[in-house]
Amino acid sequence: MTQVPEYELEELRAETTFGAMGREVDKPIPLIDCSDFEARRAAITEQLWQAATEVGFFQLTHHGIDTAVIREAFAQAEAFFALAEEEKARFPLQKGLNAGWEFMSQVRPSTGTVDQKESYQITLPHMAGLWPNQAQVPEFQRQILDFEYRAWRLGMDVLSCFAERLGFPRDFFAQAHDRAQPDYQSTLRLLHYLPLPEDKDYNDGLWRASAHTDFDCLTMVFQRTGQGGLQVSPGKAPAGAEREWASVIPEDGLITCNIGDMLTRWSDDQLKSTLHRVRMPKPGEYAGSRYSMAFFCQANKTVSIQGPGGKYPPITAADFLQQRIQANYAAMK
Ligand SMILES: O=C(O)CCC(=O)C(=O)O
Ligand SMILES: [Fe+2]
Repeated sequence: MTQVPEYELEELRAETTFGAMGREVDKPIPLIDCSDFEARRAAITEQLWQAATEVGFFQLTHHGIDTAVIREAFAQAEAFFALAEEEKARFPLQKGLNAGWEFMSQVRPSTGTVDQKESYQITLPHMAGLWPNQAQVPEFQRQILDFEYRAWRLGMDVLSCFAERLGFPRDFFAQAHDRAQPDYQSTLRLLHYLPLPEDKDYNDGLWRASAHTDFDCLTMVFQRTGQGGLQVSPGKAPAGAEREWASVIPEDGLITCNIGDMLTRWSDDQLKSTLHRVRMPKPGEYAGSRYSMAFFCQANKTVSIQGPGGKYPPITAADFLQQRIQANYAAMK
């Protein structure tokens, strides 16, 4: 694979200016009801399109993934992160493959500080030797694989609406994210933001996840009621102006979705990849562990990305992501 210099893409250069605290505002993000998906496809497509072209973030309700299933996956994630450090260290993150466990290793260009978190990533073709066994975390592999499939299925339904609106066949993105191929690179990431002693102000340059855009097509974030911190900042701020940040209300049954850079490019910039972050708790707020799960729909490596209007030259998904990953992981443990 060709090596590209860090920060080559324009949006990466811009990202280095977004790390400041900014101003917190109250602004709800669009809520989209997905019940009777096939029967209501046209109406849902319109709502998705509007949310994705204007805000870049939206929450799904009645999306078909049972709250009980989501809670079971969270329980598995908690059990995994509760393993001793030496045990988790047997499943080290495979750099560039988004598979395995990392602890406090992700440095984002926006702040240059390490995200206060650990994560475990599942990318199907690269999991050999990276699953905890039945004795370590009973039923982990079975349940997490099942969850990965359900998240993929729903992600492909959402993307099918964008495909049709862009003038592609309905299954265009499902083909581009084919789970059966060896170059599949969609990723389920289990996240654990570390607990903090209460009543201390941590907002002095540290972040649970500092400001970034995602580099995939579509991200679906599962959050737990009461475990907040995710904030979004839609739109472009004039150079030097303070950015506005709106908090996303976490709820077990809602799935928070956002467009990533890959779909922005694939849509000739019509769909917006929006800046977001996870801030530290403020004094008096819940400061215990925060768990979340994110499913990143990333087109298979060999797929060529080009928008319907041909605004940009084609680039393979592998080359596109390579540039992003190099800029986001400074040093691996
Ligand atoms: O944990 C969250 O709520 C968001 C995580 C996130 O933005 C990411 O991993 O890209
Ligand atoms: Fe993100």
